[in-house]
Amino acid sequence: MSIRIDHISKSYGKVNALDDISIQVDPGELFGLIGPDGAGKTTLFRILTTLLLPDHGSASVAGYDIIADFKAIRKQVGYMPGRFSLYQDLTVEENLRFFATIFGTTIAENYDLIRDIYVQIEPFKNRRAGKLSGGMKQKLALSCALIHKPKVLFLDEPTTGVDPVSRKEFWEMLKRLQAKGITILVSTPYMDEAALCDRIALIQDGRILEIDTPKAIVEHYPKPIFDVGAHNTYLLIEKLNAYVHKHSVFPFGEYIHYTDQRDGFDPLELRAYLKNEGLQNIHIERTKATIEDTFMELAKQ
Ligand SMILES: Nc1ncnc2c1ncn2[C@@H]1O[C@H](COP(=O)(O)OP(=O)(O)OP(=O)(O)O)[C@@H](O)[C@H]1O
Repeated sequence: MSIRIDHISKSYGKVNALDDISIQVDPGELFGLIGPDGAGKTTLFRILTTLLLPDHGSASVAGYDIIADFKAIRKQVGYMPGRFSLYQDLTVEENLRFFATIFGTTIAENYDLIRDIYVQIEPFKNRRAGKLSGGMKQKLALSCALIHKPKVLFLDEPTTGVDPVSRKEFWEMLKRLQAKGITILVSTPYMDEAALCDRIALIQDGRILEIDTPKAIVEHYPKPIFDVGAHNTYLLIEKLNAYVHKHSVFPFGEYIHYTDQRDGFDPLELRAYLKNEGLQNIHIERTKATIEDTFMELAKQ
């Protein structure tokens, strides 16, 4: 087991940031922690990287206990925190050299591991980190987290605030690192990125809602789900919410995702109701549940 988290809890005063969390991540796995702001993701990363002590429970990373073996863990892991991981006043190259030095290595020694990523920012190696774009900062932070060749990589919301093209490239880089045998635990609030992980844990308010492969998670969605559209989305949401048989209503892209309480739901009935309520250009079509739908459903319970 590369990461073993056993009944970890952590509170800050009255706030239960983590409540009895257990997760096991296999060696070489790309595992996602999916949850909104405040779910407890950063707290869990800080515990696993030995920066914070849990109140209860135990955990190990790469076979080392987070408390007894904290020094060994620090050598084995790479951590890219959500914010403030770079020295804004140092240049790209100085940042990388700094991280290499504190781990007792050099850029040259492990250049192979970061080559793919670093070549994209090397043309700007004399630019201060504070003057880089979001996507470039992210590549530099990842290079810094990798420069000591860690066995396990912790990435806390690495794509937040990064443009869609850079996000896609970033996930391709993660797949390549995974192919090199690095275990990766990555958090994201973006549900579309969850589908790119081998397995995911959906978390909210410090609790795990579900752990499984992204495919299995959407297959567990309990109800038929429908895309509903009409000429006036605002009115449509209002009327769907007022419909006595509705189970859930939530905006999803250009449509509203609708589920009904009844087993024998007939979309024609809903169409008639909406028409009667003054909606035009009504579109109702069966669709597939996404991870976001599953998250919303589990979060309601
Ligand atoms: N040092 C602290 N003191 C008090 N409360 C805290 C502290 N750090 C985190 N919290 C609270 O603990 C809960 C979990 O926070 P955490 O940062 O772990 O979540 P997160 O999922 O990483 O969200 P975010 O993306 O917003 O950081 C939140 O309610 C947060 O307000």
